[in-house]
Amino acid sequence: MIEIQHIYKSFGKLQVLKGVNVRMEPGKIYAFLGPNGSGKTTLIKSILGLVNLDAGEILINGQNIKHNWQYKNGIGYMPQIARFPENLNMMELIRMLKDIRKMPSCEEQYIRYFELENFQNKALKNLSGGTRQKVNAILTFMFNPDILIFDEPSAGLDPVSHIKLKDLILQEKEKGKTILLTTHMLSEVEELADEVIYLLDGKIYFQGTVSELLYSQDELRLERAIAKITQKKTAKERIKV
Ligand SMILES: Nc1ncnc2c1ncn2[C@@H]1O[C@H](COP(=O)(O)OP(=O)(O)OP(=O)(O)O)[C@@H](O)[C@H]1O
Repeated sequence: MIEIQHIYKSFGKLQVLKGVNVRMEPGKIYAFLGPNGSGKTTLIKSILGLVNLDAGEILINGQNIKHNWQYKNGIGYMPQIARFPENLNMMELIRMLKDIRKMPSCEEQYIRYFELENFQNKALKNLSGGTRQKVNAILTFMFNPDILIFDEPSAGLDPVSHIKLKDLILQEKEKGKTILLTTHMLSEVEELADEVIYLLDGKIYFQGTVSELLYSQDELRLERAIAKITQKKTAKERIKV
């Protein structure tokens, strides 16, 4: 269970999160949507303890994450862009993480699943973008975390690998994991999300199922519903000017 309680974050004069309040339960997939720069990654990084909040609290399984680094062992994070120690190969990187975490891991099943057996000894800097993304996925799943967070997970993946990743995410949900993702791919949202959380102007504009979102905007297609919300905001800004 993740509870985000009234969090605020500014970068200089830019107020990015302005009192975000949300609760996420195990066994569900939450898709964070919102225009570019609406604060999705900042919110995710706050949960990961990578952002110093100005106000508010985040609790994981009832525990405040502040001054508590151990909770991070229960989170698997797949960032938008994988940054690796470039001179290592995949197995050296995996060994390094296992040495640091000292936790049971099941990387072999994911190496087979993403068909990366032949890439094990190749330097990470020489892998293609999509292959690096698959390595990223292995690192996310291999310690069997209770919480999984994906920031634009489909970036660079070919269609077969993308389907494989979505299937894995759904399997993890069935195991009772709490899953968060940000994406601009609305097909991914329709396929995966139990709940949509739409961020706008630093606040949660909408939280509910895809059907509820469609109903709230009186639209049949998610793309059109999202466009309607964004256009309403732009129209309001024009009126202010
Ligand atoms: N470390 C930082 N320093 C200064 N500004 C930052 C920092 N991190 C994020 N921002 C700014 O905060 C705002 C929100 O950024 P964020 O990456 O959270 O948006 P996002 O919703 O994930 O966007 P996108 O859909 O483009 O990925 C942006 O204007 C961004 O430039």
